[in-house]
Amino acid sequence: MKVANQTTDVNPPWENGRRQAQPKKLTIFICNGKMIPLKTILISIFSLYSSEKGGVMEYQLTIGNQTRRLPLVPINATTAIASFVLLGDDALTYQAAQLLAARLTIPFDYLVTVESKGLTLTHDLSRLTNHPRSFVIRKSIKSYMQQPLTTTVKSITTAQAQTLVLDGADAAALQGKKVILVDDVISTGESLKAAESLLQQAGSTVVGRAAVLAEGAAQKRTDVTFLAPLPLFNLDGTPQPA
Ligand SMILES: Nc1ncnc2[nH]cnc12
Repeated sequence: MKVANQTTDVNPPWENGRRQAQPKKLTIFICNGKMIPLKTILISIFSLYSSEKGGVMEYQLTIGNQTRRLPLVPINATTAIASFVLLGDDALTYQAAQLLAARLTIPFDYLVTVESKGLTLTHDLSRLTNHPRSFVIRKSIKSYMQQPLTTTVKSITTAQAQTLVLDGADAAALQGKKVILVDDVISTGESLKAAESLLQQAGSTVVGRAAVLAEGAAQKRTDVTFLAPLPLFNLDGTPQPA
């Protein structure tokens, strides 16, 4: 959202040659070229947080034998996401890994993930599919890395572009290998695309992509193995069409 905050006169101060009531001041935000009054944004955010029961609006998600209520969280002036945090939720992570393991029937050498929310899922999935190790694409260059490969990416939940880094030693180990990319949620697909470009530079072949959830338009992807679709939401809590 390009946020330009400005104050606009709703009524001209003079009409028909006589003084009108004091002009109303209206604070507006400009988002994708559209003017959105601050009042509209505040009402939308208020309605999002004050459901009939007075609680936060939620989306109920079931993965196998695990059910969770995900809070809806606005990410810009028009859209909210159902916040899905796998880290620390070991029961859901293990259940998702079991279900994904059963669906990854294609042979592969290693699983690769981008830190951080897919880390524990990748660990469980790697163990369940009898792989001795997995690889993690990092979000910053570490001092111990040798000749790291880097690229940049912007995701749905981050304001700034992020750096993705594959340690040179890991790149050497991945050369000529078949890999499956793993993440918690595939959304815009930008971080998947950036990870794939790093793996291509490393000389490995991406033979599959796996995630717990495919969000928004990603629900339509046929190249990703996922367990459930996840809608994006309007600020009033209604789901957006995929
Ligand atoms: N719904 C979501 N919850 C948490 N992280 C996300 N990243 C992209 N979509 C997400």
